[in-house]
Amino acid sequence: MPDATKGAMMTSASAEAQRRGLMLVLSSPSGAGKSTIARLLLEKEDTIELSISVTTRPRRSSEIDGVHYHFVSPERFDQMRERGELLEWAEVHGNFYATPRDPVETALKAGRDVLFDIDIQGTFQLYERMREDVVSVFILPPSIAEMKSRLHRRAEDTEEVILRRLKTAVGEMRHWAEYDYVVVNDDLGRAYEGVRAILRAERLKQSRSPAIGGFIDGMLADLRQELGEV
Ligand SMILES: Nc1nc2c(ncn2[C@@H]2O[C@H](COP(=O)(O)OP(=O)(O)O)[C@@H](O)[C@H]2O)c(=O)[nH]1
Ligand SMILES: Nc1ncnc2c1ncn2[C@@H]1O[C@H](COP(=O)(O)OP(=O)(O)O)[C@@H](O)[C@H]1O
Repeated sequence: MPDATKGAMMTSASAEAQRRGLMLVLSSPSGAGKSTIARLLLEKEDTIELSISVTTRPRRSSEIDGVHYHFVSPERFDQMRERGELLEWAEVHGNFYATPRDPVETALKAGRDVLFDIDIQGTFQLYERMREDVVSVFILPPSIAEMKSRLHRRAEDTEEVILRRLKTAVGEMRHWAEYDYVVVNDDLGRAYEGVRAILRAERLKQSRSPAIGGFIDGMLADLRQELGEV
């Protein structure tokens, strides 16, 4: 390998090591497929980890405590909020949800990306506190009829709960333009590839890779040497 190439590759590796992680926020009206896309990303991308929220909602039979959520009592939730342990919190469909602060800050500092499956209220709180770190994606269903049928097919909720989720969707969808990106989840594979492309492009953004300047300076020095200018 020529020395110049080797130098550039080493600088590139150290640029990656110094980069701060980003916060990838996925939001959607219930039933659009956000959790499915999030699951695929976590399976296939090894440099992203899930922010595991705390919630006062009862655990569904398919969920594991500490994996899908940390299920806590309302008293414990209040205590965490009062102690400043939560990065954001919101009441959604009658239950409380929040993002614990410590794991997120640790991951970002170590250069790991963090995936958030949070609602619109939480997204806006993260905008206020950490806008530079956040990349937000709003997932939409191809139609309301399909969204409704997905909620029925998922068979996790009663008719009453489904109706409440559809009502919440009206308020949420009005804010679509405040997200950085919108992805329509018609074909699952295509929607997943769309979100993955956003993640990759955002990782390469100059503003998120502070060491990129050093990397390019190194290449310019090698190039000058190659051309006999030094
Ligand atoms: N603000 C906020 N919203 C959350 C958090 N965790 C989950 N949510 C949102 O709460 C809503 C209900 O979540 P859930 O009860 O798991 O039902 P889902 O509709 O099947 O995802 C979804 O819109 C989630 O994105 C959190 O930590 N903060
Ligand atoms: N592109 C898609 N085509 C068909 N069904 C889908 C698609 N994406 C998700 N689903 C299904 O729709 C249901 C709702 O998806 P889910 O990811 O739980 O939604 P959300 O997290 O947005 O509430 C699930 O049963 C899921 O398997």
